[in-house]
Amino acid sequence: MTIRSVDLRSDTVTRPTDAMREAMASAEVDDDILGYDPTARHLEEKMAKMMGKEAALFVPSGTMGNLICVMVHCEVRGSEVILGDNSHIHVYENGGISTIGGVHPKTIKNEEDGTMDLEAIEAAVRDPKGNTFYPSTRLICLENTHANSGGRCLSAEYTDSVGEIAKRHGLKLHIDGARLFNASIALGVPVHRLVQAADSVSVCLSKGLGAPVGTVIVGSSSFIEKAKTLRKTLGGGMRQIGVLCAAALVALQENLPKLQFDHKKAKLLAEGLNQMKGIRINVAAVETNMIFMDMEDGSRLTAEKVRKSLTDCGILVLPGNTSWIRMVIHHQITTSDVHYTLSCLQQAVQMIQECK
Ligand SMILES: Cc1ncc(COP(=O)(O)O)c(C=O)c1O
Ligand SMILES: C[C@@H](O)[C@H](N)C(=O)O
Repeated sequence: MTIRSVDLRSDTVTRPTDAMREAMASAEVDDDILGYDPTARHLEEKMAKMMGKEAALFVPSGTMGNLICVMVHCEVRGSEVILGDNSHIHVYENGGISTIGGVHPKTIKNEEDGTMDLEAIEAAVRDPKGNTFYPSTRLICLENTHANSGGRCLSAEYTDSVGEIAKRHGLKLHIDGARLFNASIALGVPVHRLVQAADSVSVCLSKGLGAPVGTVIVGSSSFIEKAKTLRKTLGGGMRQIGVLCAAALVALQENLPKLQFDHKKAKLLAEGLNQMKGIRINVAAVETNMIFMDMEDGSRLTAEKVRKSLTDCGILVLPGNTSWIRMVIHHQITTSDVHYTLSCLQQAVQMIQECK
């Protein structure tokens, strides 16, 4: 008997749709290192236009997109970047900006909503006169939506305020926009407005949009020229990438309109979890496609026990640590999958709590 499969580990787990596979098979391609792959060019021009920036570049991953952007902005030795202590760049990218980029991180506490306190950001900017001892601040990084805060959205106004701090101090602003489209749909604000203050943005095609591979970075033409060279240096230059970009173009067409339904399903799941004894959840904080559920102290529930029980039902989730679990909705999760997950969770919670 085949168990139903519901993969809530991340929005990076989607499989290419038939339309994506057909587009990949028939993609017009060329060598993107010796010249330009035409399909990649088409995607890059489309993304630059959507983001309101001069140019764009396809890169293999969000991690490489962030690394390239930080390294281009911080090309002078002794550079420092101000970023969140719970940001993806700082937590999940193997310290690449330092180990590969030679850039010093200056972390500021991420607030629950994914922002960083504006005064703390400004206070963290190094005094240019003090550089005998200190690194030189060159860049501020934001993340929208903010993954480790549960997919919370940064407003355009907040981003503009950070942009003003950057301008005041002659700094650049990069946005890790892995899930920028989720923020745009949730806020009802066009992506180009959300990133208006940014000098560079990294946008993942392989998350909620459901493309199998890829990220696009956007910025000024001169910035992207430097980024293209660095992509090659890092081994990210690829040949007939039109095969991948064709899928991304389909993803933009097919799945961008579906993000709103991912958010609705996430809310439905959160509201159902909120009814369960022993589980704590902040339903209001579920703004996009992510749900963080906490096991209440004294509830006998642990993330591992719940994860194991869900796995037995064919439901895959990622424990954050011993006491919370992350679940991420994507376009291949149906409303029926959400109801199935709630029913399995209810049984799991009851069984664990009744277990002597
Ligand atoms: C906020 C954020 N930024 C960047 C990345 C990195 O993307 P990739 O996994 O494609 O390297 C991720 C996760 O995948 C992410 O959640
Ligand atoms: C784990 C992290 O790298 C990935 N971006 C995710 O959110 O699933």
